[in-house]
Amino acid sequence: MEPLRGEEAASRTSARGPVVSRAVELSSAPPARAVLGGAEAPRLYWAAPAEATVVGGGAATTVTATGDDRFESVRAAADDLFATGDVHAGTLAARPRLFGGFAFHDDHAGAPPWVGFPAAGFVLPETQVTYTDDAAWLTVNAAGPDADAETVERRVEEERERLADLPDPGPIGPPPGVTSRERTTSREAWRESVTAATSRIHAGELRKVVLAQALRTDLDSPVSVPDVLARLGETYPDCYRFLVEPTAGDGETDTAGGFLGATPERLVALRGRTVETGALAGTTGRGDTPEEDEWLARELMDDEKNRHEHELVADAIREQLDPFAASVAAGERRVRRLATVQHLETPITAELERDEHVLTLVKALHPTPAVGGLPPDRALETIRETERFDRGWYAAPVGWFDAAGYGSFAVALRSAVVRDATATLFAGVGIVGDSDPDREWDEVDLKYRPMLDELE
Ligand SMILES: C=C(O[C@@H]1C=C(C(=O)O)C=C[C@H]1O)C(=O)O
Repeated sequence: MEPLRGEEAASRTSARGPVVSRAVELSSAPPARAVLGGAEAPRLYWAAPAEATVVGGGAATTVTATGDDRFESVRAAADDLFATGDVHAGTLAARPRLFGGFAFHDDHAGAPPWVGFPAAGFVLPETQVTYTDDAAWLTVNAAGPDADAETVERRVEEERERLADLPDPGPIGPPPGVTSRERTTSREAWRESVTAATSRIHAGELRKVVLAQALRTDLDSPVSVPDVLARLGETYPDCYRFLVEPTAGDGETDTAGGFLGATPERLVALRGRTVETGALAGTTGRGDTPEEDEWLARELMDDEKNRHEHELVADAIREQLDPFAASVAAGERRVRRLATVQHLETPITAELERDEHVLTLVKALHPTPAVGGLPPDRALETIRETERFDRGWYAAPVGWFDAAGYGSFAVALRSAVVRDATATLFAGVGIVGDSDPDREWDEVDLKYRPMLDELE
């Protein structure tokens, strides 16, 4: 992907079709960690609850866009790309898909560590290995006027052989170790920001705002991304685990670094006219014993502040879906227990009135008040005035979509940008009227844990 800067006029690169794509079922499933380890840049990884896992390598083509219309621009470019095609997938899961994401803010500047990350960037992988419940598939994609079926079919055979001969990656290595760390926000500055936000809330200017921090770390050695993702899969099997690696420049294989994480939060999934989303907001820790865990979970369910924080999110999501939906249904509020935290969660489903592209829903929902706030414009203004670092793609939509406009997007939380022997982690908390700065500080620390545990 080209490095696009915020100051450039809104633009898009129109990836050129046609797409030529062939898929074959593999006789045995190569370990995802080995496939990722041997993949060409830009690499990608996507593993989500009740979805096929995908490992990608190389870029058959990329789609990038800037500005507040970046969602529509990506969709238009993808529609052009997929308009003509010669696609033989064999199964739904092995169809060619565009993987990538968006910057949180409309005016994404791409400040470090986000240099090379466009405001919107998607990759059609050259090779895509898809793991369904009972099979593994290899898809090879090519795009552009020179793409031809014969070459793609030859590449399928070459890749099939390469995958069959992949070396055993051996045991997962230990985390690299952290040599230094630097928070973007001091405790003093945090207290001031949270107090300023709660004052605005009491004054009636704001109802909720999500404030975040970044943590820059130097490591003993570069991160092994395949190892990190493998371990995150063991610790957070119910979370969305992702890796995206925008390339630093056209035709270059060097990437701008990798953005990866294990987020519990689904933004939206669309298949046919069925939409799945949910509210995830309100947080407490884990106990040392099952009894303590239960006690914390009950306290979270009953706590006035957390319930209020959560209900604002659930109500807003229902309202944001309403214009598109023939029906919207919210499930029972429940506690979602993860290895490091517990959250309040309300599953929400909808049936659409007419066919929609998943990116239309992504635009309508992003940012939910779980990562932005209410009212949305004032919350975003408060975030911009308060935060002293670039959110980049943190807390923004990351995921995939296909030619039919079906897709799945998560909210990129519990995440970090890694490059060489550095990692920058991000975490935020919802601030409402009775938020206490020190408790919120501790919650930020809890939300660093999934990534920090992989580094130190
Ligand atoms: C903003 C983050 O998490 C979000 C905020 C939550 C909260 O304030 O309780 C809970 C889950 C997420 O919606 C993060 O992990 O960085």
